[in-house]
Amino acid sequence: MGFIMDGLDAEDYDRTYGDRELLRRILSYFRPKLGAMVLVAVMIVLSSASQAAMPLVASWGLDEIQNGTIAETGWRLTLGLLLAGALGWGFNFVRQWQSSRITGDVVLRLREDAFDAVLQRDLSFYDETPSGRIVSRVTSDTDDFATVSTLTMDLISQVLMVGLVTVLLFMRSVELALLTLLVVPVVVGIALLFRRIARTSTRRAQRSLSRVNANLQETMGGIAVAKNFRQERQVYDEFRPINQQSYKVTLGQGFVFSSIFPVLFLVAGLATVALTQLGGTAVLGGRLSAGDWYLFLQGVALFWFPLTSIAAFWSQFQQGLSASERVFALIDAPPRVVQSDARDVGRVAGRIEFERVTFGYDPDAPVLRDFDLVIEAGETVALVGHTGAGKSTLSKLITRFYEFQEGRLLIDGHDIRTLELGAYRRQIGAVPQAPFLFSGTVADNIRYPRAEATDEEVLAAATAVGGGDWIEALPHGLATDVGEHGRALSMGQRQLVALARLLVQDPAIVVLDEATASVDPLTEAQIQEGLDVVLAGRTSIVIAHRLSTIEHVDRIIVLDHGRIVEEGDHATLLARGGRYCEVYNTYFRHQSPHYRAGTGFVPVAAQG
Ligand SMILES: Nc1ncnc2c1ncn2[C@@H]1O[C@H](COP(=O)(O)OP(=O)(O)OP(=O)(O)O)[C@@H](O)[C@H]1O
Repeated sequence: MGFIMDGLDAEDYDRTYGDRELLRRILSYFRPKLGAMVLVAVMIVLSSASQAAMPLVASWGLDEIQNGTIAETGWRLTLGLLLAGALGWGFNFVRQWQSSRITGDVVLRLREDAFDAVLQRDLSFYDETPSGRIVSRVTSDTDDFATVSTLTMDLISQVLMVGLVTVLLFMRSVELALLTLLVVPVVVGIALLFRRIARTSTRRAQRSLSRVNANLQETMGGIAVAKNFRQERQVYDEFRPINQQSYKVTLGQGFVFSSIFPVLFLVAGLATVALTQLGGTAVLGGRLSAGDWYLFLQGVALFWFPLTSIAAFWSQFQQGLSASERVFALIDAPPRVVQSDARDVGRVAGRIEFERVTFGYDPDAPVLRDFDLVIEAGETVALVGHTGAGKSTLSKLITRFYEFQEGRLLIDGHDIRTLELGAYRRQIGAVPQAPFLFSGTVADNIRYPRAEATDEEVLAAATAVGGGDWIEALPHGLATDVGEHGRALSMGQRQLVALARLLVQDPAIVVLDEATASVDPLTEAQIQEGLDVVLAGRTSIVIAHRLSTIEHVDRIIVLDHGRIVEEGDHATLLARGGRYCEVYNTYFRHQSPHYRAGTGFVPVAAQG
């Protein structure tokens, strides 16, 4: 999971939280689990005590053997061991089970909050943030956060364990206890050294794996192009060294990880040798009982396991904290589109007025400057212009996906910033160039904007578009499965579904980005008929790519570098011989049924 984070550059909305603020946020997720957490704490104390009791009972047994009284107390010894073992197991089970539940519940809530935040973000957020990074925040970062809580509970129990054992050892023999404590700095030193090496090798492994992933993702994304140009061999040759590098780095990581425990065993072994020697001599000299001696030998083992994990714990703890910081930054990212009021103006008529609007994706580089435009209610307007002229930008402002910097945008005379956004957006039907269909049937997709639409309504909408002939061409009619992203349908069919979907929505304003992909003449005619039905009686802004559209709209607006350079209807503008004619010659001329290559140019008058 961590590999997604390594090399992850900070996003615009990332922020650094103060320790107290971060802790407050984290605790706010744990607060509802207070009861369960108290239970876990009690279980931790009890299970640590019963674990520490095991060697204690055993050492007492040894003393009994030494004293020759084992025959009388043997059954108590067995019972004591059994009881300590059973209780330890029981306490541990409750602890693990409860902590898994707490962690699971916290991650569930955190993920829900993160996903909710993702859905609330403006469209600009998605333009600026690669989707993979958003996904990693909602999935792997919340997981890392969970790891912190699990580790914290482990840490507490281990610290308790070490504390209990230390007290026991000192009660038996101060001299040997001090000797046992000598192991501590050695084990901690090795663990810290290991942590550093492990972190470097893990990071390398994660990065190499992310290279493999990136390469695979790109290959899959462009597989059609690669196959078209028969580049499979080259793609494979590019993949091999990347994969081999990952193999080598992962092997190195495996080596580092498998060497730590033998080294720690060696230290523990040496400590045991020293204790055996010194303790054995003490037992023989009568200064120490055999039971105490045994307890010390056990003490070493009980000591160094928790110590190693405590030392290794910190890097994961830090990782988890920064993961939680990233998740909170996602949740707290301030919205760009801000409404000053939430007026519900009912169904709008659809008059749109841009009043000296200035807007830039980057405020320092405006795309529109002091832009004025009025679109009357019910009017159909076509936006034309060269690529990058600002056509899509206008539609993004009308749909209120982006916040403009200056001026006013009025809908039926109301400032767009004062409208109740949900109610307003429901009245806008936006159709992108390549309509997106969700997995499911054609009917499901038509019903998408209004789940309660009846089968009859869905059928009526589908039939109204292009006379409904296209439904018969589908293998199972409206019940046809559209496949992932609508891949089982042709481009033309997807557009027809999108138009029928619009009819079910019944918006007051339609913002349509016409598809540039050419379809067969029959589908083209069906789409044109469908458009006539869908746009009738609504304010429509069409980013036009088809000749039949610009011939029929009420008004054509020619945009150039964010400015209106000409407007009027098709015939008037053609006759004028201005900027529209340039655009016409470039994009529309060849769509005429009478077109022959190199013909059909409209004369353009010299520009002043
Ligand atoms: N998300 C974005 N972030 C930054 N700049 C953008 C973004 N979208 C568009 N632009 C820039 O804004 C300007 C206008 O783009 P816009 O998409 O409105 O043009 P367009 O007329 O719709 O072009 P096309 O016909 O190619 O879609 C261009 O210079 C473009 O590079």
